[in-house]
Amino acid sequence: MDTLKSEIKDIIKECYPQIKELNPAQKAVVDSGFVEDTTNYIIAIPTASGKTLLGVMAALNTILNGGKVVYAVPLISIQNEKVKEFKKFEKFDINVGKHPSSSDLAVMVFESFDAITRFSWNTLREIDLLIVDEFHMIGEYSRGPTIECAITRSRILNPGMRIIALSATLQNMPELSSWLDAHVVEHDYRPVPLYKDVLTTEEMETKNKNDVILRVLNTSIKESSQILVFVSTRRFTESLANYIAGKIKRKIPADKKKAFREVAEKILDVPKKRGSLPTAVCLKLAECVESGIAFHHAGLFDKQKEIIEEEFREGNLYMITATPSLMYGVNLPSKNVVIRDYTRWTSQGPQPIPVFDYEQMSGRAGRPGYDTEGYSYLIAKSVDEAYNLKDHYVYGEIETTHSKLIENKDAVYKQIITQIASTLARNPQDILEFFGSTFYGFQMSNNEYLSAFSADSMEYEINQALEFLIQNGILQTTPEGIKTTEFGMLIAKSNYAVKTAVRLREFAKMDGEIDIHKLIYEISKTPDMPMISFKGRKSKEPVRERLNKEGVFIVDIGNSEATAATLIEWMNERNEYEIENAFNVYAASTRRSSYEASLLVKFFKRICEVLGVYSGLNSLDVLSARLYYGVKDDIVPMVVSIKRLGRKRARALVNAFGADLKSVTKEELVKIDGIGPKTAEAIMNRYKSN
Ligand SMILES: Nc1ncnc2c1ncn2[C@@H]1O[C@H](COP(=O)(O)OP(=O)(O)OP(=O)(O)O)[C@@H](O)[C@H]1O
Repeated sequence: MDTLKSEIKDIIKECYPQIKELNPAQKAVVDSGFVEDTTNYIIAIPTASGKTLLGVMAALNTILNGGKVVYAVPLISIQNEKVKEFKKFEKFDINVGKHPSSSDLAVMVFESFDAITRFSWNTLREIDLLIVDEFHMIGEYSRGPTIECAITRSRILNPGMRIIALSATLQNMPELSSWLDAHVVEHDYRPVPLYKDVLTTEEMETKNKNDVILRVLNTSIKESSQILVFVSTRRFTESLANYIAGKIKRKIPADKKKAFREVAEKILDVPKKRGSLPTAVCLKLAECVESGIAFHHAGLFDKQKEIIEEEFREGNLYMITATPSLMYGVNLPSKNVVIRDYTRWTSQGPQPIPVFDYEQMSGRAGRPGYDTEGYSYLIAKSVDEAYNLKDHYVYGEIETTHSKLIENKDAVYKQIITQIASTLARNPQDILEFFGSTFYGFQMSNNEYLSAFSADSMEYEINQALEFLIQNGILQTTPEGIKTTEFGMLIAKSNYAVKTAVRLREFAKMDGEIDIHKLIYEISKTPDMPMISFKGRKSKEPVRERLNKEGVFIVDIGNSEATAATLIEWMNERNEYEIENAFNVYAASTRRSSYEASLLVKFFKRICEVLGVYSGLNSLDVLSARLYYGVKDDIVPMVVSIKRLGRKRARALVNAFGADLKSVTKEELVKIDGIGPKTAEAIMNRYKSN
């Protein structure tokens, strides 16, 4: 750290007291002169080897020179984690926040930074340094095109802005660094050495993979370490956790049993606090946790996922079984990592996971500051399979990082709309130029096999997309060139997929009054709707019957239909427990789905207005509120006008006094369960003002 400016050293010493000296990877990067340099850099060092600190050094250097910094991350969970970590800089008069207009150091998710490159050019031009965390996600299908095009646009609009990319090691780093005009500093240092191996059921004299996991668990329990197991589906996380818990539950020492029971109680407290009985998934999770085993997937309450992560970090759980989604965004290392399933289901059937994903999951092994080494295991059923897995994964090369911009049709549409809406493009040639300066364009033109016809194939894709966008009333040709329609501008300013907007526009154009249940079903079929999914192989008839009752007749019942039925039940004041039992679905994420649905109803209303469809629009405001609060029509005014009253207490009030509380006294109000003096006061004020 000696070569750093004294102010930077002081800030790091004060804000990161646990960091006594730089590790070899950090030294290599700092010795390259990267902090004071003004050129672009890609820093590629393994997970948990201290990339953030390097980003911080460059950020502090820029800020101390009077500059402004954006730190871009892929997920809101990482954004919150980094804001909390960087808030400590405020004691040195450094403003830390989530937007560059009010911060010296703004931590933003990729989508928010992208929005600045689309419409807030003055703000964009004030930014001196952009740090892109998890840069390797540029090869990801969903988030990759967003950050790729945001970087491309920002380099056009603010060429003086420095870019530092913090990345995992990538196979085609030279290609990425030439596109970014960046220096590359790579290092393979890991704070905890990682040993990767393949275990076989034969060798371990066990019948199946789960018994191999049990063996690894028993060893980790003996040495007081932990184990993280990645499987391919939610159902597998539950069945494996159940199996292992059943095997060890009679061997839990008393002190651990007590600790596990406390965690189980916290898990069960979550639905209770939300006015719902624990769902079957909650009960199953609590039962497994009583044996120190937790499963972790998107179908749990968010708070339950946080509890599992925190308690695992505290050492109050032996093992977590998780889907790979845990890989991104949650910093949860463990001495032992087992990747039980190395195939995942795709539309072309089961496919082996990329070596890159294997590396990301393996990289979780070894907790810095606790473990002296980390172990990652694959499991094979035979010596042959073990040999192939070692060859492909343990000693294999990670894949080349390819831009997914053209593969992701919606990204092509969104980027064309953005370029036109932001007046950066007026015709197909301008759009072609923009795509040519993306990483996709760079890869095509620099590929000896593709470059010959790369321009033609890109031109073909862009013309196809333009045709689709004009046909769907999103773009229009005018004498001054191509422009967005009002509908197109609506899409440009939203983060919704084009397919979502087009589907809702088609629905808005249908004749007759808006049928709110049919609208909920349309919304449930859009790519922006967080799905409620069926549990395992259970009957789907209750969902069909529920939709039929509202005049929605469907042949094939899948997760879209389960989502629609769940939303309808939710806005009829059912809770997660009732919904899960009625429809055999993972209902814990109902609140998130209904919140997104309430926003999509508002988006649909704006589409209607833009299309000049005005009949029945005020019913949409009521529908949006019903989805947001989970209430029937009659108590919408009450829950909307009294902050934090919530549906349970509102319903209790209406059941006791009817919808009009004007004449109800405070003494009467406080008799209702959950109504305290402050809430009674708020209710009185609300009705007095009428
Ligand atoms: N030189 C160091 N000495 C001790 N601890 C360090 C050092 N550098 C970073 N750390 C700590 O190690 C932990 C991991 O660091 P950090 O999150 O920056 O790793 P990372 O490479 O960003 O991980 P990821 O790839 O998961 O984002 C943090 O708690 C950080 O404070």
